[in-house]
Formats: sequence, C-alpha cells, structure tokens
Amino acid sequence: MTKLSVNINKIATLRNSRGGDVPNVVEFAKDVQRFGAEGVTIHPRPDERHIRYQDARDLKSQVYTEYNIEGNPIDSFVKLVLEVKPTQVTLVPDAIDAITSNAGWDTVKHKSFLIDVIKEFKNNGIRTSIFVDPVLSQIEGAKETGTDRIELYTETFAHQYGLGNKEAVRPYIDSSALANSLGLGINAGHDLSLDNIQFFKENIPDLLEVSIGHALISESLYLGVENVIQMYLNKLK
Ligand SMILES: CC(=O)[C@@H](O)[C@H](O)COP(=O)(O)O
Ligand SMILES: NCC(=O)COP(=O)(O)O
Repeated sequence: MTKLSVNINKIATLRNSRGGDVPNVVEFAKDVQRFGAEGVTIHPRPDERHIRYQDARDLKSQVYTEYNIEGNPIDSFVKLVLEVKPTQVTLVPDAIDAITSNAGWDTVKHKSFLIDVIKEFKNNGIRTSIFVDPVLSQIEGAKETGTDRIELYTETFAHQYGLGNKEAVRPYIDSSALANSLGLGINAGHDLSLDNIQFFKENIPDLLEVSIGHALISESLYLGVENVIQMYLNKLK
C-alpha cells in the first residue's frame, strides 16, 4: 500500500498571485484529506513565494493524516519544523533561489551535517526522509546518516517515461532494492503524474509514500474545468 501525500504548494502559489486568501490553503488541505489523500506535503521555501512559514503552523491542527514538511534545513527551516512537529520532515538540498528541486543530496559529502540535523529531528519525535537521486552510493550514504527513509527524486524517470523510455525506471528498482535491504523506508516524488504513477508503483515494491503536487493540481484543473464552465453557463441563462 503506497500512501498518497498531496503537495499543496501550488494552491499557495495561486493564493499569493492575488493577495487575499483565495484559494484557502487550510481548507484545501482539509478537502484533499476528505477526498481520501493520506497525507499533506508542503515545501516552504526561504522566499515564501508559495507556502509561507505561517501556513505550516496553521496547517498543523488540520492535518490529521500524515503531515510532511520538505525543505533545505537552513536554521529558520529547522526552527519551524521543530516548532510544528509534523509526522515527517523531508530534507532537500535546494539552492536558495531554485525554481524547484533539481537534485538529491550528496549523502557522502554532507554526511556529518545530515547526521546532526537528522538526529535533532528524530530526538524530537519527527520521522526523517532525505531526497536522493537513484544512485547506489548515495543510498548507502543515506543509510549512514541515520535517516528513517529516503525520497527517490523521480524527475528523470518522469521525463524519460514521457519520452517512451520505460527502462528509465531501472535505477529506481535497483536503488529501492538496496534501500530495502538496508532497512530504509522508500518514498518518491517529483513530476509523478496520472500518466506515470501506476508504472512506477508496479516497479517499486514497498513504495511507502508518494508526494505529488504540480501534476495533480494541473490534472485537477483539466478534469474539473468542464464542470465549472457548465455551472457558470447555468447561472448566466
Ligand atoms: C522535493 C520535491 O521534489 C518537491 O517538494 C518539489 O520541489 C516541490 O517544490 P516546488 O513546488 O517549489 O516546485
Ligand atoms: N516531494 C515531491 C513533491 O512534494 C511534489 O513534487 P511535484 O509533484 O510538484 O513535482
């Protein structure tokens, strides 16, 4: 059974584009859980261009499924996560001005930093996951950090699968087999979608959780727009 955690960053992006509070991020999180999502993911960035640190606090009492906060563990992020105490923190090595996440950790180079920060979160009862590329040496390095889980960075798989290259799932199969043998839990995310999720899931045994945002919100627009147009037309009769 793989849990679906909905990343609601894009809802905050839409809200922020107008100021105000529409769409409301907390109400949206409540809705996705009511519709069956098994988790809510946010990825507050230092510039707060979508999810704001205050959103992370406001969501705490309303996320009754798994609450996953992702981000680069700079001081302000670590403080926020220790205050909010989500179910899981996913550490992502984002550059401060990254448009979106674009690489996993170098778990060998950053081993001692990761050990320290992971220990602090675990001591506070927060499950840890670290974002990694599907590279065996990086999975072995992840084990050394003491993390509970890894999140496989799926952008390459998603891109190649879209081009018809199904073999692109091979490094993920090998990485997840190694992670399993090392006792690491396996999450995955980035550019997963209705097109590629079933194939990915079928190939990765013991996939515990996927976090999906960009495609899921886009698909919700595509699949919902017809209904909304009809509702407007009815009001305009
Ligand atoms: C780690 C990861 O792949 C996602 O959290 C992704 O980075 C979402 O962040 P943005 O919504 O800012 O693109
Ligand atoms: N951890 C990945 C995530 O939260 C969502 O990534 P995406 O679906 O927006 O690419």
